[in-house]
Amino acid sequence: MIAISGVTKTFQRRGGGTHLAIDSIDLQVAEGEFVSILGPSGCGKSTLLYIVGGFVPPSRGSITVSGRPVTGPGPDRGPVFQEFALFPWKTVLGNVAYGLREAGMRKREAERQAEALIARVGLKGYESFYPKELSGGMKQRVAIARTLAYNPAILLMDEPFGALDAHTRVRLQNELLELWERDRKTVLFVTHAVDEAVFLSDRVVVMSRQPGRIKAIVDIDLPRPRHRDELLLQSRYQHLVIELERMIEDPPEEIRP
Ligand SMILES: Nc1ncnc2c1ncn2[C@@H]1O[C@H](COP(=O)(O)OP(=O)(O)OP(=O)(O)O)[C@@H](O)[C@H]1O
Repeated sequence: MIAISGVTKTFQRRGGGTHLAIDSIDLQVAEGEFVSILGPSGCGKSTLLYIVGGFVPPSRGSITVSGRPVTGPGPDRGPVFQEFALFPWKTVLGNVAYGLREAGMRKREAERQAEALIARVGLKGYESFYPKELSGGMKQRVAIARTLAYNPAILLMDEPFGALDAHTRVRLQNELLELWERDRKTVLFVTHAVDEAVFLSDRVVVMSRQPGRIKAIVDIDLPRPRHRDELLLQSRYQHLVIELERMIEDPPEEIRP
């Protein structure tokens, strides 16, 4: 469904010079697949996601989604990025219904659909709250509901749970898996947390740092549906976590002996 071929991104440095952020990325993601991109800070994970989203053009290479070249953002790719904050002046209901109204849906129908989505992300009863009245985890759920409202075939998620406390993070991971198991949307999920990548994904793409290149692609051959408590005890899960941790902990290439 997503085909990334030879994608390279070079940024202009302020004050002159260039910075090679990602180099020659080739990756194919099948319909309904959950793929995580894992790597150290600054390796270009977000850049790759923004390029797939059509928000940033690649310097070289190409992306196609369902065979069509990506030339800009589109309703087939739903971003859940931290930078896309909620509208502070709109309620939870208003935030989730916004895209549906923009797409021309009548107010009552947009609100009915938004209410159903709010319930799906576990926020029933919070429809009339404003973002400032919500916790970080609740805001993130609203952001997910807002994106789901477009019904995109692909979800692009950039460390959606990165800023949350450990407990909320685990809860939202479970909720995301439940949603995914029901809808089987294609998900490209950026994270630097190994356990999160293993728990959620079908495959984990490990990136090296500076410039970001694909170092390895690891199949997460753990059965689904996955239950965290059971998974943590499985030796296969532990093995995968250790294997991936070793891969991302490698020293940067330039200081390798
Ligand atoms: N608009 C830009 N202009 C110049 N350099 C940029 C720009 N965006 C990103 N970079 C650089 O590209 C590299 C990759 O950045 P990116 O945000 O994609 O990394 P990341 O792996 O997502 O990092 P993190 O995990 O810390 O969010 C970094 O060195 C960053 O400084």
